[in-house]
Amino acid sequence: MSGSFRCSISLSPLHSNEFPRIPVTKPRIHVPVPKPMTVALSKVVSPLRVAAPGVMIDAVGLEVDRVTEAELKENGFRSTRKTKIVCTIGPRTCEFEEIEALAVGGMNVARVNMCHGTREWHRDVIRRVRQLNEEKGFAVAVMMDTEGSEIHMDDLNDVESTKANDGQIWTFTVRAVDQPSRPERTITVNYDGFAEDVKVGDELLVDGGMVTFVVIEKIGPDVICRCTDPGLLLPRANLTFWRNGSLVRERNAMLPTISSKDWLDIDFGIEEGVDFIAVSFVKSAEVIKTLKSYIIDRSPGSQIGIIAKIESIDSLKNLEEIIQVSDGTMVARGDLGAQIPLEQVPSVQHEVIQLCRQLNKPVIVASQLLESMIEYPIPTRAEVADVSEAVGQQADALMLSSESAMGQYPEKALAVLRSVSLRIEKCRREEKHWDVTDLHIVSSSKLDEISEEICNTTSRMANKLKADAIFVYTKTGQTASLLSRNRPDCPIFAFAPSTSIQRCLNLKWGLIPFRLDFSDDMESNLNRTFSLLKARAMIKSGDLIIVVSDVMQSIQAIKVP
Ligand SMILES: Nc1ncnc2c1ncn2[C@@H]1O[C@H](COP(=O)(O)OP(=O)(O)O)[C@@H](O)[C@H]1O
Ligand SMILES: C=C(OP(=O)(O)O)C(=O)O
Ligand SMILES: [K+]
Ligand SMILES: [Mg+2]
Repeated sequence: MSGSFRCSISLSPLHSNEFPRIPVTKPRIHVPVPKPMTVALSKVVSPLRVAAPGVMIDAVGLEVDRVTEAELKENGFRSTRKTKIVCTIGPRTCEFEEIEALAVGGMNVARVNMCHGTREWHRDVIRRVRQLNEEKGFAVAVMMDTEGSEIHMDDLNDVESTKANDGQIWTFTVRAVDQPSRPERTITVNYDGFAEDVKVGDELLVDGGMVTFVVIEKIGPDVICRCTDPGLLLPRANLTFWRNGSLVRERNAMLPTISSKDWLDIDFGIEEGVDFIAVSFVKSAEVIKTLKSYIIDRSPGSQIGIIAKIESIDSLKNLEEIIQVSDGTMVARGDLGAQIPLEQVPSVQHEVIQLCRQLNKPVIVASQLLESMIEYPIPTRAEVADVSEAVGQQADALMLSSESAMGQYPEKALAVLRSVSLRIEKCRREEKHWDVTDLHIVSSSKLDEISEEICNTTSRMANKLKADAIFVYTKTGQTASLLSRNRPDCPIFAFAPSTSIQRCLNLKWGLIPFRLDFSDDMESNLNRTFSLLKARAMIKSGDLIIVVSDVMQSIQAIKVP
């Protein structure tokens, strides 16, 4: 990059009835040509011009999630929830009305877990979410979560659970046992090398220790175990084995992160047009890079975001690299807690959240947030404290697993996440935690660096001026993301040209994504947006809005006329 940047700050007069000055040239930020930058500040803007004859200004030109719209009107800008919510869809929530109830309750992303169910089942769910979006005006994104090469039990003939008692002898086998003629207390294991990898004396942990066995004998493909910690065995429960207090990582640790079944599921996800693919048991950045080039190859121009799940002990030494190449990260505390000592899980969560914020990637905190609500209508106090902690750490999103997939109270669990988020976000705003000074520059080019600084400044300005909202016109979502990274006090209205970018932005903290066709003419974009939003009572005269765009590098402060 050569040449220097000229930065002119033009301060419009207080009562100017001119629209803030907008540079006539409208270069896009990625064009590597030095250009003057205008920061136009104006407190008062003239009444909007009437649209040219024949130009339709109605609500159809602007699409926003119906629930967010209602929330904005009800609670006002500042009380709009910033923390996003991912809900796992399972047998308890797979019907259209059930998914709709979750969407109404504030679900931003619907997750399907390819560990369970058939592809047909998942296809129906994904299509129902799409239908809901189209027919009822939601913008719920879909996340497909891969099974990964974890070792797990079979589906227990589809019974909900089975009890293993203290001292009981169970057989774990790699034989394909015919379901009806299966001997009692026999479990099939999905990993062929299982019987060879385990040794007599190893501890076998089901779901990270919900039930524990000790291996007492090996007979060919059968591993005979005695139950030492009794409990409930759930279908397809995860298995880890431990020797002398350490996780055994023999050939089982060499299994590919993306199995052959996962590749078929990924093809399925691409065909169904999911918004995110979450990759289980990521160990290094390589697998994410491979998957990304595979997707670009199969579906050029695809917007699918790749979420790296941090749940393997091996991922911890490569965290920064993994986060850097992914489009987002999930702290998958369930399996993570089965691979590292439980008391280390909170510090990994904290570290991942911090790193993601630095590297400008969204982060989801997942698993057991409200585990007791699978059975009970209210959470434990400890669960509320855990959710509060994740919200206080300003994670982008919280996730429900069993609570929404198969629990008794999916909507109540969602309501708890919503109310705790609102409460903690309010506390943080009141405590004035806000500071961007510790955020590193993430951009690799000078022009991107300028966008980044503009976003940092915008957020600081919005907080200082107590702006009602930040507006961002974003073609790729990048500028919106850089604003979200600053975690400003006011909501960020992100206008994106496609519904797929709109849905992807739905995972990011504080962003209220709209779909809007906008041009390179910022004046007309603003005129149109104000009219459309006012017509829907989503903004009102006198609201202070700070406007940025990736169409051109400028910041404007505008009072809605
Ligand atoms: N598609 C599905 N079909 C049947 N059961 C499911 C499905 N998705 C989720 N579940 C149930 O919900 C539970 C929680 O989901 P999740 O946390 O995603 O999986 P896991 O427990 O395997 O980590 C699962 O253990 C399973 O019992
Ligand atoms: C979210 C997780 O992954 P899954 O539910 O697919 O096991 C987890 O392990 O916490
Ligand atoms: K999974
Ligand atoms: Mg997991």
